[in-house]
Amino acid sequence: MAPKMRNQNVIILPTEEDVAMGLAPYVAGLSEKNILEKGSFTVVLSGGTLIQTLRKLTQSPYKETVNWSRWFIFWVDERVVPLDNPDSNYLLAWNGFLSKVPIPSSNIYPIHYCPSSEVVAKDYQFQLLKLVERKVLPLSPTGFPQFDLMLLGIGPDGHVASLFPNRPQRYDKTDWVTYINDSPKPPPKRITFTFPVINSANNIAMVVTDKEEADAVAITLENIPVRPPLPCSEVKAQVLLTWFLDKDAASKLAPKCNK
Ligand SMILES: O=C1O[C@H](COP(=O)(O)O)[C@@H](O)[C@H](O)[C@H]1O
Repeated sequence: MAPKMRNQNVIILPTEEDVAMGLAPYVAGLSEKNILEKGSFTVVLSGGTLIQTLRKLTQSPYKETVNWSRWFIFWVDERVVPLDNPDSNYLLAWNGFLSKVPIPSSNIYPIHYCPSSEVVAKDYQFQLLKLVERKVLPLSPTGFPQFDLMLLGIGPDGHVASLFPNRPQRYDKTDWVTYINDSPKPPPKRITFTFPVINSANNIAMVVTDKEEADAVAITLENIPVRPPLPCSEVKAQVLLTWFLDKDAASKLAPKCNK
């Protein structure tokens, strides 16, 4: 079993339903804490299976008790397609989560679609910059926007957001938001937060509930060296990175870890 990393917690639950049940109080707790401390809660969503696993938050008691009016929503990555396209991470989140809770629409920040991924990435970075100027988003000591919570998933190849193992975007240390036109996973055109932004977040939940990701989970949590390292193994949080795994996702971990 890998040595326990500072700032990292691994929670293994029997089923995806249990992960959904565990994720809701975790998110609700951070919401309450951040709103009490500073009056807002900035949340970054990804696409994929995560959205379905957030379903408990849209039900009682969370639907009524969370102060949704203080939430601000962003996307860690987005496919460069119109927002009503079935591939859109915004549409996925809208249908599965956002349409079911009363977050003010003015607090939801999807991409502004146009066919050029470069333009979309620059525009999204500009949207973030405006929010930094309005003090909705603080800057980290290294000059990157700092979110309260990122809710991330991973792919079987270890990608996180749209940062893929054999693509240069994962090494971008300068931009806040970058773009890719040849994503190995369709659709090919996407924008994505860079690692300096992801790793500036205070809290990150890595939510993994599929057998297909078990190898990537084991490589990351057991510190198994691979070249190049999997992007998901480079995620770090300023306060706490919490892995929420079901038994399938944890199935390749060494027995001590895979309880
Ligand atoms: O393409 C993407 O994939 C990842 C992982 O998705 P999952 O279906 O394996 O959970 C997702 O986190 C990312 O936002 C999305 O654009």
